[in-house]
Amino acid sequence: MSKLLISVTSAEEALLALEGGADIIDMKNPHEGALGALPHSIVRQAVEAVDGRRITSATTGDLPMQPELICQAVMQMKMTGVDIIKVGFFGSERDNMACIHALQPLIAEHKLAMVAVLMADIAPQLTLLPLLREAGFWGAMLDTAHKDGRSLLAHMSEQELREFVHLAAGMQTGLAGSLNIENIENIVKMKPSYVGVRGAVCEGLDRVAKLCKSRVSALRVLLYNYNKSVESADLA
Ligand SMILES: O=C[C@H](O)COP(=O)(O)O
Repeated sequence: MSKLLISVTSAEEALLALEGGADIIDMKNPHEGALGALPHSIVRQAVEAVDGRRITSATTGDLPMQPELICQAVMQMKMTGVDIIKVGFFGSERDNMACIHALQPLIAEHKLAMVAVLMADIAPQLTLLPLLREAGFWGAMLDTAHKDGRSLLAHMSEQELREFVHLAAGMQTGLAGSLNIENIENIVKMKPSYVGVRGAVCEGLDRVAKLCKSRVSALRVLLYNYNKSVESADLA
């Protein structure tokens, strides 16, 4: 059963996402790039508004892959009380690995639930997946860095997405990247732990516009039906 992650920009949107049926409420600033971070005060307000009724997550921003910087951003985000902290891996394999190694002891010591975000449109390094699992990451997800209208499926084939889900086994897997109601059925067939969406649930399908509760509810229903179809196909 794939769950629904909805990215929100405020406490107000967090409540709309919750009422619309999101399973994971993800705090992100779409004006600041694919993984734009929201101010800590806003993340804290949203976490308080959700009040434990759903899992919350937040991104640390499109940061350079410098271990000290990444660790500092993670620890600062932890202070907001958010459940899951997402870090984008935008660097070279060497820099990304250095950040994973730096985060490993923090994850263990502070019991952090962390998600690594790999970018489907800038050569995602699937070789990082075993390292992320060993380092204790809660999850790994794919998203797109360039929000140019092309979806995740324009950058990776269904076979590559299945491989990602397979290689990330043991962690929660997420698939995102300009997904819409037309391509979400194919995404659910990959059986990720969750599907992540922003643009498709905003007014005018514009990811920087306001979140629309009725679009979240409609997507929730679609996802439920697609999950049922996948389950039935598995049983057949
Ligand atoms: O984490 C999920 C993202 O916020 C997806 O955003 P998007 O659907 O606008 O690409």
